Amino acid sequence: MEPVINRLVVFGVGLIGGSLALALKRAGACRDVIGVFRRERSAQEALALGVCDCAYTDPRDVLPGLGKGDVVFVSVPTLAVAGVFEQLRESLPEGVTVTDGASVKGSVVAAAEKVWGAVPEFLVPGHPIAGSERSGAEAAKADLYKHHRVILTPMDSVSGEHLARVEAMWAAVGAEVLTMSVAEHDEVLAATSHLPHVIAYGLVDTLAHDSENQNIFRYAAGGFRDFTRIASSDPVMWRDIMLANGPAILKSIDLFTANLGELRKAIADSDEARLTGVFTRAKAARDRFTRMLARKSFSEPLIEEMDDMEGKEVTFVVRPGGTVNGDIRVPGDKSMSHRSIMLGSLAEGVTEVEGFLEGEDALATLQAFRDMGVVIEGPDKGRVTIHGVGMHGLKAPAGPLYLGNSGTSMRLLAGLLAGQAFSATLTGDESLSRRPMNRVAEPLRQMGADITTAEAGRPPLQIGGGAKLQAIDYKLPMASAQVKSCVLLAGLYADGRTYTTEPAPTRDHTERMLSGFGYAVERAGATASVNGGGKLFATKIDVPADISSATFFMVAAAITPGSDVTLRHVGINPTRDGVINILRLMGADIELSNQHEVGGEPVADIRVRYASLKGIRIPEDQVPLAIDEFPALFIAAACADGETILTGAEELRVKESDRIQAMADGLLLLGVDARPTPDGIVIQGKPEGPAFTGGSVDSCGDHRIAMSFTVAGLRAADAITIDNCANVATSFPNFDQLAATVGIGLDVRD
Ligand SMILES: O=C(O)C1=C[C@@H](OP(=O)(O)O)[C@@H](O)[C@H](O)C1
Ligand SMILES: C=C(OP(=O)(O)O)C(=O)O
Repeated sequence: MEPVINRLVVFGVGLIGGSLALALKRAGACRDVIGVFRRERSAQEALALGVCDCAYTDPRDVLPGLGKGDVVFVSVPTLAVAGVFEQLRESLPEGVTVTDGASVKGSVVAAAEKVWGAVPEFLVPGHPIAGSERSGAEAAKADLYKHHRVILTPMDSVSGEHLARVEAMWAAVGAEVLTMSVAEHDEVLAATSHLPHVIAYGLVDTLAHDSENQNIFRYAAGGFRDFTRIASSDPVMWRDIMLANGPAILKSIDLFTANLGELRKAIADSDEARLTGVFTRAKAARDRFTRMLARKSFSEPLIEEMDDMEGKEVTFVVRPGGTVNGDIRVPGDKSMSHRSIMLGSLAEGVTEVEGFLEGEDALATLQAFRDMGVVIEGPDKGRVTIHGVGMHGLKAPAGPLYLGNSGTSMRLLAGLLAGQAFSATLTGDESLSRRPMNRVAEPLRQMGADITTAEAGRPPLQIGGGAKLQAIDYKLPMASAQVKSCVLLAGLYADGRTYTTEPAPTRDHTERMLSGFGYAVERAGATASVNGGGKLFATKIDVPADISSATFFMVAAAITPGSDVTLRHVGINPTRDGVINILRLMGADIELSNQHEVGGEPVADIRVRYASLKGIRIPEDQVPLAIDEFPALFIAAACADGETILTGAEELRVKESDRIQAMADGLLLLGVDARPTPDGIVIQGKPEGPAFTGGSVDSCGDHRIAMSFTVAGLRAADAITIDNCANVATSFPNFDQLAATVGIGLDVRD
């Protein structure tokens, strides 16, 4: 690498300064490293360790010789920074850049103002978020900053040239540079770093001084060791941090003390529910954090950036050919998983769920209810225990409810929240933020709800609390189970009887599950109705495997000669079985066995063997019954003899992506004659040999598009690469493993 700075002068060659020196030298990013020490012995040690090229104990021997392009890095304990600044004021020539590594920025800025009268244009306060409980030059490591964050808190007075130099220096050692205000930095660090140190030091000190606990260290096991590691950090450094960031740390301590007091009370009162609540919420938060750390190895991500960190790139690469054989169970039904959390939370008593889908969409619903104070244990291998709070027991969430990619969560929650005493805001990811919400906002407003959307009816949704809802008789303008469910759920809180009438049958899990929770739902033809003001009673729910996820393997076997696959315990509710009907019309060999009911929902094992398919005109009455299955059905159509025509499916254009366009684009790229129409598509199939060329397609971040093109690989001439596949985890977290199990040659690259 070309040097990005000239000389580096380090005041305080310990872990932080020494590691920067080693890293810059290793990267060839600076010319020389000069160490400035207080004691001759430390200088000799650092030279012997090779951390610096030359060492001085009197800064006046170094500073006057510096010039433009040189950087002074001050990494002495926080409260010693002012002393170093005094020395700099004496003899620092113009053009030299100064930065620091202190954990508190307010005190650094105050020191600069005291010494220079104002923060000088060459000073760029900074803080590398890296370290360890070890200290001193001997602990320095050249890779300490790789993939770590460095926060810079430049003031308005800073010169662009000095700021750019410091940014380039940190980038050269592999760090990610962020900027924020001094106050924000000090508050965030008080909570995420300074408070944990207070607690660790305090705990060890308490135990060490307690004579009854003399033996504690002898018997202390992993938990104690993990928790107190940071109490071995440099005491002087941490004393200074406490003194320098007092007010922000006190705020964090007070918050924690109040929480600890509540925990104490819960233990004193043997308050099982409260303890379970705190521990399950904390475990969920920590597990989420651990997953994020595993994906991107930053050591201390800032809370507000966690969501960005989830936006990782995943690419599927599918080897061409293969056959599909096996006997598998796909994960739980997404629609039912959402509803089990919603109704279980509002029920009286404890609801036990089995087969819950541990995909991100259903987890978003689960988290939203945790955020509204519901104690939910799990999920653990599909088991979830929900401690219902009753129809009026939800609490106002502390902030917006983030629903990720999940349209079902947002639309159903809008209905439920419209009748609550508190206000709430519903937000989602980029895809969800583009999806239409007027379809729920309008009927809810007719009921008297106070709902605001962003422009053109897009999320976020703001739902005002305390509205008095009136029952309505709502004729749905489109076949949508989400809209129907939203209105019915609001109807639970409305005065009178709420009716919904749908233009075509859509999934009826809400109606079935409400009945399962003891809430009377009347159904007459296309109309369903509920009376407001009733109660839900906890129950047991067995969520069957999701037919929408099973679809990918049904299509895979149907299009690939030599295939024979069995899918166990799949929900075959007649409002969801369009995919079976459509594939059978195309000539697929599908056998259902072991048909029975679980918790009011029909299930069966589904066996699919290869049989040659023919193109069909898809009956419009099947469209809502197979709405999520069309991307996969288009793959089947591309392998069928003749033309397949879909009409009446304009709803596909407002899913996680415009599924007509996204599929048509991908099919065309893979050599298929596919013509999108406003409400459907026309596909010419190739029944023999490869039906697809190889190539690279974009899933547009839509899970169902990603999985559909994966299946296409079975009949492709060459490898298919599919970009933007991270969202497969929203509905089918172990898709890649099951695909491999049955014989699909899928490689996942992230
Ligand atoms: O109610 C539900 O659980 C769902 C309804 C459907 O959406 P629409 O109601 O928008 O058709 C479907 O696409 C979605 O995956 C789940
Ligand atoms: C449309 C879907 O889900 P949602 O509307 O809940 O985002 C889907 O899973 O295909």
